[in-house]
Amino acid sequence: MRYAHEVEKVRAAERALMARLPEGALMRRAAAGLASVCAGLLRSGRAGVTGPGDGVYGAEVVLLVGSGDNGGDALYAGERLARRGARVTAILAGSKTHEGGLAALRSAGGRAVEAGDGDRPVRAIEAADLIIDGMLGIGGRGGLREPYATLAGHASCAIATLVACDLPSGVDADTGVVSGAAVHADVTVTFGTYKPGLFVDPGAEHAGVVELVDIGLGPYLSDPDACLPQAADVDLWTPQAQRESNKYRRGVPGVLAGSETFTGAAVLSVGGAVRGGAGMVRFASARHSVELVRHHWPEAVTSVVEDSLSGVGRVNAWVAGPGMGTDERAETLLGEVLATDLPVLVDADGLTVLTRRRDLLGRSAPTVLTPHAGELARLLGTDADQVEARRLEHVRRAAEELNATVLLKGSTTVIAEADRPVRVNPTGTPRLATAGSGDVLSGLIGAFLAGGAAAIDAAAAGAYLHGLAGRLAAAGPEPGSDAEAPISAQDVVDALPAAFRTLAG
Ligand SMILES: NC(=O)C1=CN([C@@H]2O[C@H](COP(=O)(O)OP(=O)(O)OC[C@H]3O[C@@H](n4cnc5c(N)ncnc54)[C@H](OP(=O)(O)O)[C@@H]3O)[C@@H](O)[C@H]2O)[C@@H](O)CC1
Ligand SMILES: Nc1ncnc2c1ncn2[C@@H]1O[C@H](COP(=O)(O)OP(=O)(O)O)[C@@H](O)[C@H]1O
Ligand SMILES: [K+]
Repeated sequence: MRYAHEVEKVRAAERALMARLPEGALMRRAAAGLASVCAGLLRSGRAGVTGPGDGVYGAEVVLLVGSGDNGGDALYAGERLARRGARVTAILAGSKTHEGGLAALRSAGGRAVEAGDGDRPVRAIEAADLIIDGMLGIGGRGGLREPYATLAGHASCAIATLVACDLPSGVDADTGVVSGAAVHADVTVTFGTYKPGLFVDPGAEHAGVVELVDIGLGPYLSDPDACLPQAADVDLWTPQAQRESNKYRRGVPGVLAGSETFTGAAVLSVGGAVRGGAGMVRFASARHSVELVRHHWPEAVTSVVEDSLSGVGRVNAWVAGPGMGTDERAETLLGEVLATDLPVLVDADGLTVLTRRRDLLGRSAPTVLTPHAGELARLLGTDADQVEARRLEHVRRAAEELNATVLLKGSTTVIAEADRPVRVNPTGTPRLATAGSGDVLSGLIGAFLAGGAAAIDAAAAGAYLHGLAGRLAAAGPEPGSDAEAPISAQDVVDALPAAFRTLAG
């Protein structure tokens, strides 16, 4: 797991640690880590001069320097690279400049130009092998002001490798929100702990590859605000088939989905549950959906239901909602499911029903809601643009207000439960934005709930494997190829076994 802390907690930890260290020691640690990553990039030939030598000697390095300590870090890192023979130019963009850092750079042979000094800054950026963005770090607020915005644009278009110091300038550290121009980095070197904005789009997408430099903050940091699960975590959360397993012990999800009119969602949701490792899947729906599910998934045990689930048989968890309609019948059946003391996942039409029947969520068993931005907006009485713009804030609010584990789908899937750090899904691809792929996710999480996983673990594992399956389906079987193809929701179902197999590796 990777853990992230909001700015306030980083500042508190920094104060506690600084009280024990000589003046400037923390900045020098950060700068040393930053310089070391940059030297590695230059050495590997990913940036700058190739051929004999260490890649640093003779490399053109440009520093974009803001008025705060982020600029200080960049200047001290520039000093280190200059001492190893790099030609370092600092572009001073702030209303003031970190004096110690600038003096150190100059003493190592580096030079400085003002951001407003004609076309010199642009020429330096165009000639650079590597650029360090030291304009704004955790002190950044709102959209980038000038000249930062223009410099961010030039640097992001340059051929040089662009390394962000702590955070890409223009990305909000706590939320990942970008308002206007922002640095689009290849690599971000972040200090002490990850920041939530590096996990969540659009911030995550601006950060590129993120490297964490340990500066000793660890013991002083309080609880994390967000975390990014890794394969090993997902492997722990997914129920394993044991030697003594049988189909009932592995967990039986019940899927209440589809209707006379809508059948596809039911087939896909059952597909997610079957491929998610359920011992057996029970499926309850209207006759037409039942016929189709039997045809596609003969493994499922099906029941035609009208207005009661009494004949369905025992299940360990329910998935309710995809394609089930929003009429009175749907409301009655959803009410019956939520009245049980079993874990229940509600998706799609089920969420629409909940917008008028919030009272159904007054239960003590685990509930998982899997809305996209539009569905969450309706549940919270706001609009989808607001949710999209501030995903972390809204998913946290939903978890508090709706008494549920809430998984908000979209460009970065985020999962919240009251009093816990938000889990951010690191896998996924925009190619998953295809009709029915959300239905697959609902069945997959339902299989994990039925297998006994805690609600937040089931949701995080489901999002991870679903995202990975989407990527694998889009990439196809050619190893190492960057080529991708559009995918259907059924392709995601079919790629789930391959996604599970990566967990063991
Ligand atoms: N914490 C730690 O553990 C460690 C922290 N370290 C480093 O310190 C960094 C934080 O430094 P920091 O506090 O000086 O803030 P920083 O990001 O440089 O910017 C502040 C300046 O930006 C300005 N400004 C704000 N918004 C703006 C905008 N939109 N557009 C334009 N300008 C804007 C604002 O000006 P104002 O609005 O006040 O006029 C203010 O003057 C941190 O990210 C890390 O790199 C490491 O050295 C060691 C360990
Ligand atoms: N831009 C995107 N990047 C990555 N994943 C996305 C993006 N847009 C949507 N998704 C994913 O695609 C799936 C779509 O689900 P959903 O909105 O419920 O559609 P449907 O109801 O048609 O299945 C979700 O898993 C969501 O996270
Ligand atoms: K920065």
